[in-house]
Parts: sequence; C-alpha cells; structure tokens
Amino acid sequence: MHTPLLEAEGLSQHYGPTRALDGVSLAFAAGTSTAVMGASGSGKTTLLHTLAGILVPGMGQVRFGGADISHLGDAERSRLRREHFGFVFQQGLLVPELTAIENVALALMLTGRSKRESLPYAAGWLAALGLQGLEERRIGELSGGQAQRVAIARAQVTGAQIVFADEPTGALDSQTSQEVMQALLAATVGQGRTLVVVTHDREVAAQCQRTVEMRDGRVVRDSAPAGEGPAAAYPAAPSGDASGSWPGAEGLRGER
Ligand SMILES: Nc1ncnc2c1ncn2[C@@H]1O[C@H](COP(=O)(O)OP(=O)(O)OP(=O)(O)O)[C@@H](O)[C@H]1O
Repeated sequence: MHTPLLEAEGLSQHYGPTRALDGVSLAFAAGTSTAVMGASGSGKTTLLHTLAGILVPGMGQVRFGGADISHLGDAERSRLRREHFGFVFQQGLLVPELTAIENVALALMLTGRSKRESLPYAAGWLAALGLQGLEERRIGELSGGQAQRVAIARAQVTGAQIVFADEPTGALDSQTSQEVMQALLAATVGQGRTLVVVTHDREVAAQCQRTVEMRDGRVVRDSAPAGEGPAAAYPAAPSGDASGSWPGAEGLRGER
C-alpha cells in the first residue's frame, strides 16, 4: 500500500478525567472521503482538530505525507493548515463584514498573494459552486446553503489537499444538506483530494466512501480500516464530469 496521505497513530487527548481521544489510529488514503460519526461527546471534533494540527495530541502522532506534523511549532502548523488543509465548519468561519468573493480571496491572501491576484481564483471557485452573480453579497445576505458553498470555495481555493469539515450541513434542511454535500464531494474527492467530515447525519455519511464510528474517544467501527475507500463510490459531480470546469488550483500551486 502507498503511504497514506494522512495517518494518526495512538492519538490520545485527555481533559482532566475526560478521555476525549483514547488511542486512536487511522489512515486516510489520498482521494478518499471519510465520515466520522458518533454520539455527542464521543470525541469527533477533538479527532478532527488533532488530525488537522489545530490541537497537539497529548500522546501519539499525526503524519501528513509521511512526516510528523503533530510536534511542529505553532507557526509551522499554522502554515501547513493555511497552505495544505481546508476547513468547512457549521458556522462557516466566514467573515460577515466581507463579501462572498472577499471571503474566498482572503484564504489565498493569507498565503501571501495580493488581492488582485486572488480575486479571479475566488470568482472561479464561486462560479464552480453555482454562486455566480452572488460574489458581492455579504455573508448575511446569503442563504445557509449558499454560505456553506462559499465556505467550500474558501476551503478549496488554495488547492488544499485535505478538507476537514465539522457538521458542514448541521444548520441546513435535508434537501440543502444533500446539495451542499454533493458540492463538497465534487470539490474534494471529485478532484482527487481528500475529505474528512464529522457528521451526525446518516444520509450525509452514506455519501462518503468510508464511515468511522467513535465512542468514548475510541474508534468502535471502521468500514474501511486501511483508508482505501471503495473506488468511485462517491456521487458524480452535480453537472456530470466537473473536472474540466473547476478553476485551476493545481496551476496556482505550480506558480508558487
Ligand atoms: N477544551 C476542552 N476542555 C475540556 N473538555 C473538553 C474540551 N474539548 C472537548 N472536551 C470534552 O471531550 C469530550 C469529546 O468532545 P468532542 O467535542 O470531541 O466530542 P464530539 O463527539 O465532537 O461532540 P459533539 O457531537 O457534541 O460536537 C467531551 O466529553 C467534551 O466535553
């Protein structure tokens, strides 16, 4: 087997007597989608934050492309997150004072690009996610589903190899949830990228190739332990083969 893109080994995270994570080992192959499920308090968000380098594990190691990232300094972990990871959270992490296009461009600007350079890429991703014409709206002027699409665009505009999503559809009705999830899968796995999504929603999880279930900080079920999801189990992009119509984040990476 190839080196997994992301690997966790023996992760533990204790808060006083609470074992938020208790010896979790998981591997995620490139280009796969994984849903993390489990009851409230089972450790899902702690796992996501530890995998993404937001939290440093109390014990254990996270490897990205084979390199230990869990013990990098704060600045290096921040850089890794900005340049290689994307985030979609329930509250979107969007800046309400900024427009949709400014929110997406901001992710690129944080990696050192000028606003002028960033705006066309942001516009490309908004269009790819069906938001053409809404670029100048502020976040409060968008529906919940539209705002989550802005968050997906923001998570992908830097060419992130992995997108971590925490309840990305938690605040949406069931039809909008399905649409946002389709958009998220098309923008990630559909482009050969990797998605790890925490969700309570079985319908959302069913769209992922793999489901990991947590209880009391442990993995109690894993539908594909090696991290190799069944090939092409994810739904096609909403408009068929989207691969030609997505903005060239890869080209962007190459220009650096
Ligand atoms: N910063 C913290 N300080 C103390 N305890 C914490 C902290 N963060 C999480 N916990 C505890 O760790 C356990 C796991 O929390 P976590 O948020 O990872 O669960 P979860 O499965 O994501 O829950 P939910 O579905 O409700 O979001 C819980 O018992 C929680 O109270």
